[in-house]
Amino acid sequence: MTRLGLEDTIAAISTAPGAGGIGVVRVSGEDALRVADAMFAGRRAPGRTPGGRFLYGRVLDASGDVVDESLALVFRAPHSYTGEDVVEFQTHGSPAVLNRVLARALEAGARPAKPGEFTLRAYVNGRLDLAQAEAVLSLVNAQTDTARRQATLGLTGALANRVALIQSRVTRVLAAVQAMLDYPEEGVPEEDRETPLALAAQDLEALIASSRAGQLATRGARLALIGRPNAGKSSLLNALLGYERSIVTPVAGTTRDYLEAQLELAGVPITLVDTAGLRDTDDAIEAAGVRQAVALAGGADLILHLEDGSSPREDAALDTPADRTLHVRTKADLPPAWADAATLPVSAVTGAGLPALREAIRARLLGDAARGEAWLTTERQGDAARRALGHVQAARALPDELATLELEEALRALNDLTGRDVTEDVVDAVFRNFCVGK
Ligand SMILES: Nc1nc2c(c(=O)[nH]1)N(C=O)[C@@H](CNc1ccc(C(=O)N[C@@H](CCC(=O)O)C(=O)O)cc1)CN2
Ligand SMILES: Nc1nc2c(ncn2[C@@H]2O[C@H](COP(=O)(O)OP(=O)(O)OP(=O)(O)O)[C@@H](O)[C@H]2O)c(=O)[nH]1
Ligand SMILES: [Mg+2]
Repeated sequence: MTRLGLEDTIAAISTAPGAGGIGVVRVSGEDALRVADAMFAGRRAPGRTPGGRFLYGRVLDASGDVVDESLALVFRAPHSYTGEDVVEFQTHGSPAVLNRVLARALEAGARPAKPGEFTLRAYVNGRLDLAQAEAVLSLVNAQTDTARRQATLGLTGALANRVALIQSRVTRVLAAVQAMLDYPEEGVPEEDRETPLALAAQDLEALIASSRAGQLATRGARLALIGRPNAGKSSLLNALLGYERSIVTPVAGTTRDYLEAQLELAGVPITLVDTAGLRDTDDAIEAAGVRQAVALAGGADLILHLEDGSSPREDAALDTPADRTLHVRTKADLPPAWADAATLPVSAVTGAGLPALREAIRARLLGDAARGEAWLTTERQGDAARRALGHVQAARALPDELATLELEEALRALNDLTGRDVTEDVVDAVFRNFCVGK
């Protein structure tokens, strides 16, 4: 694992860029205490301080000048976040101070940490599994309380427990089947084979169902408002936001460039996208907007297809995938020109129908998974769970000799989920998404 550079002592600013009351520079690795001794002067040297203590003192320049007043927190391996010796410097939080403190740590022998490298070391040292490391990433990026809660469940092992239960069921069947291979005439009893496998499959299905919700809660969802000119897209965007973000006029073709706005709905960070009304046009600018609208609909997690309920119905403005589309009938405060039970009536003017629309959006995005406990929160975890389910289902349909191979594959996929035996490429891919200092 030398490619991971674990012999090096690493340092980074761990607090967010910009001015803050306090800022943290973190140093981790074999030389952390020596690096700290070289740059910090306090009541005593960090190298002679037991773990779990903090010192008050100053970070000094190479020439002995004071960089800033600082606390130094001393952690001794394995009792630290990374599992290595760690010293944290807590100084005043300006970029000027933090950059100088970091520069001092580098002069004293540390090298700059790569994104996620502290958490990578926690993983390599067995303090976190890969799913927990992903939860740290989700926690750092959490924008809503739901995302925070799911990440915390991942970090504290609630997700790992759900997976461990499935692993124990599969392992039990594998053991029973292997024990019986020498005595084929006996056969494995139902309660040692079909029963636990059916339960494992059920648990995996629930986990997989949570995966889309988990990803949306973590990374957010994009919702595109699509429809003909004057359908009321900009008005509905404003009504959902509760303020006038987008220009509304009676002129068809008001919105040309697309426009994005943020809101939170059922714990999911949502980007609402208002688009140009879809129609054939000779106006080059408007035509560009129309093309953009079609592309935005293609990339959206959910499309709100709006049709004006107060004027005669036209053909759908765009063919959109049924599983990603909600059909909305606008201007429900006006006398209806048509009716269709498959559309949700809303009025941007009176607000009628907005609660039902919000609920429909929630149901489409989160489904039933929103009720379960610990969710899968990354694509990688969802993939591993789907592979495990495939092998469990295959095993259920096969005779004992062949079932063992599928069960072993299922266990491998479950190990991938928690990251027990994954390759370095997978590890690299996970940690690439981190920020420096984490
Ligand atoms: N200043 C600071 N705050 C932070 C972190 C950090 O690294 N530094 N964390 C980083 O994400 C989180 C806390 N995570 C941590 C996890 C374990 C240990 C640790 O030293 N554990 C030892 C000692 C435990 C104890 O004294 O009870 C251990 O487990 O042996 C520290 C931080 C959030 N707040
Ligand atoms: N009565 C009523 N009028 C509405 C409602 N929603 C929109 N309108 C009116 O319909 C017209 C068009 O509304 P917009 O929100 O600009 O429609 P749009 O779909 O964004 O139109 P383009 O940007 O041109 O594609 C405006 O005059 C709005 O005041 C509604 O719920 N009730
Ligand atoms: Mg508009």
